[in-house]
Amino acid sequence: MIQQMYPQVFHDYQYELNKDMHVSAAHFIPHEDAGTCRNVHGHTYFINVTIAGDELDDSGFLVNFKTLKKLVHGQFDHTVLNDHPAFQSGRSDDFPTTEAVARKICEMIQEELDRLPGKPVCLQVFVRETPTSYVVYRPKKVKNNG
Ligand SMILES: Nc1nc2c(c(=O)[nH]1)N=C([C@H](O)[C@H](O)COP(=O)(O)OP(=O)(O)OP(=O)(O)O)CN2
Ligand SMILES: [Zn+2]
Repeated sequence: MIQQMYPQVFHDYQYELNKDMHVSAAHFIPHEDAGTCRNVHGHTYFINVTIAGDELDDSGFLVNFKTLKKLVHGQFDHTVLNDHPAFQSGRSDDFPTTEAVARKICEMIQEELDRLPGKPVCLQVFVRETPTSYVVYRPKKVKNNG
């Protein structure tokens, strides 16, 4: 069981769901400034995603916990992150850093949530790469000019 305190996101939604996952994966950062992280090495990433919304689906779910696990664990566990198309643009903000891993997870999840009738939103993705290093990613709010 993963037990960890996560930073809180303030919002007005009625429901907030959190899913913890862990992913074992290898990566390297292809830049000279990354030092030893330029070499392929592995981590067990501890990931927490925060989803919120006001409407539940016909099952009474905001989004099925299993859908979230399949999306994240299913794609990245026991892989080399650099091999994943999401990290192959060659741009530095797409190198598989903790920052980019958190952002990509948020974007992938939001793409899935956009297909749901209740339109839940991914508010926060927490990624712990090592016992002493983690990143929290929160997408900017989409401005509604309508
Ligand atoms: N801002 C970032 N800095 C670093 C990243 C990153 O993704 N974003 N990644 C790395 C390495 O990949 C490394 O795996 C993690 O580095 P670090 O926290 O320094 O790991 P240590 O276990 O050596 O940490 P100690 O606290 O010194 O034991 C590097 N930087
Ligand atoms: Zn690393």
